[in-house]
Order: sequence, then structure tokens, then C-alpha cells
Amino acid sequence: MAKLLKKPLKLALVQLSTGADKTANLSHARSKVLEAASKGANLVVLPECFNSPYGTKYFPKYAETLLPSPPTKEQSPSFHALSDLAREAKTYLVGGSIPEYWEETKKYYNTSLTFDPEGKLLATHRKVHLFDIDIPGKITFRESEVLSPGNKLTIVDLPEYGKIAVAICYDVRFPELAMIAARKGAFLLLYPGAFNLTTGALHWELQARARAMDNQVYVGLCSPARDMEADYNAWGHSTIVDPNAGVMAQLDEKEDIVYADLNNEKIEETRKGIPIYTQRRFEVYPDVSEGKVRYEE
Ligand SMILES: NC(=O)CCC(=O)C(=O)O
Repeated sequence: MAKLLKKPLKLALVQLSTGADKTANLSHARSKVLEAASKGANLVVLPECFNSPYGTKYFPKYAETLLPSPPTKEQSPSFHALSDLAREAKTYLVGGSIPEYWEETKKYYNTSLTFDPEGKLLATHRKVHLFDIDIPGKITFRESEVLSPGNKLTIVDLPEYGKIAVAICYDVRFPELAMIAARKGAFLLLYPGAFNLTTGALHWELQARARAMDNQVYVGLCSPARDMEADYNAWGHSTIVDPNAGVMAQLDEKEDIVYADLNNEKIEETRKGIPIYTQRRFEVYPDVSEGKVRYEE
């Protein structure tokens, strides 16, 4: 079997404290990403909406223009801060997500940018599944009041390591994205995300472990730190799960960085022990990853 993960990789998820000041958020993210890089991380991840508070009323206020790419510094200070930071830290950087405004269509998106260690943009993922839920007495949230959904799956090739998939928060609840990415050869599924106190307690770890178990790949969920003064209280608990669905490392709700060393042997050992990869019956059910799927590498 060809190696999915070509050499060991140290993953870091930065569970960032964020506030209302975008410039302060960007500068704080810089110090934490540099800290992770100084501890040897090769791939660093920031949380969903890492440069702003999370909430529909905030999206237009904090939105930046990313297209045509590359944007100017005035159009997107966050794009340039992330690109400069990846280059300074010499790491791959999944820049959480930011609210995006696309002038041509007048639409807003929840968008994640991934950069290589030279600061080059490798991929853009717009959240495909918008967080619209209503649990009476607990939480009602409708991203679709402001945001439009993205329309493609995102697989990113990190040349010296292999392929990863990037999606955002609520996207984790849709196993199809994860399954297709894994069948296309991703060794790691990354989700910058911000679950809340209701659904976080119910499903955060379960979702991470389920996507890992179904696909026998590594999974990372990166949350903002919890702020009980904010309108939206993030669950925290950034988590890294191994291909056998075991939790390798998990934070509590406070700001911190979680690390794990990923290697190909764990994927191979898991797939050898429980060989669902070779036992699939595509004559009974079609391999949807071979069908009409919108994705970009
Ligand atoms: N930001 C989000 O998409 C939140 C998703 C969430 O909380 C969930 O339960 O799913």
C-alpha cells in the first residue's frame, strides 16, 4: 500500500482566545502559531472565526474580500497576516476561518485559507453546510441569515507529507465529505470549529471519533477558547483523534495548544487489523467518490 502519510508530522491545534479587536486577534494568533512552531509543529491549525467574535451580526462587520486572489492588504489584512505568519513560522498553516465578502455576488461566506511554509496560498474552503439549528430552550442559530454556502470539498496536498482535507465545524456532521476525502487519499481531516455548550457536550468528541473510525484516518477539531462574556460560548476541547478512533490529545475549555505526532504506521496498523478498506462491496453500493463530486486539489 502506498504511504498516505509520507513522513511523521507534528500537528498543533491552537485553541485561541478571541475578542472584538481584529488587529489584536491577528497579533495574538501570531504569537501562538510561533509558539507551536517553536515546539516543532509542522502543521498548525487555528479555530473557526479566529479573527472575530462568532455570530451572524458580526459576519458583515468583520468580512474581508479574498477575490480576486491575492487580495490587497486593505481588502484582507487576515490573508496577509496568515501568509506572512506561515512563512515566518515555516509551517503549514490552516488559518481557521474568517468571514468573507465576495463583491461580485454580494455574498458572505465562512472561509478557511491554507498556506504553505513559504506563505503561498494552497487552498480555500468555504463552509459547505451552514449551521442552522433550533433546539428549543437551548440554542437557535441560523448562519444562513447572512452566509451563503460553499460548493466544494477541499483536499490539500502538502507535498512532503500527503493529502489532508479541510472543512469547517458543522461540515463535520456530514460524513460524506469525510468519506470522499479519505477515499481520495487524505490521511487527516481538519475542522476548525466552534461547537457550543449544548451540542459540544453531546457530539463534539463523538463526531471526531466517528469520522476517524469510519475512515481510519486522523481527525483534528480546533475550537476557540471559551469566553463566557461573549454572545456565543464555544465548547473548546480541541481534539486530535487517531485512525483507530482513540483520542490522542484533548484540551479543556481554556486557551492552550494541543499537539500530536502523526505517522503512517498507525494508519496501516489500523487498516490491517480491521480491513474495511479492502472489504468494501462496491458492487452492492457504488463508491460515491468515483461519482460526480466537486473538489479541488
Ligand atoms: N459553528 C458551527 O458550525 C457550530 C456547529 C455546532 O455547534 C454543531 O453542533 O454542529
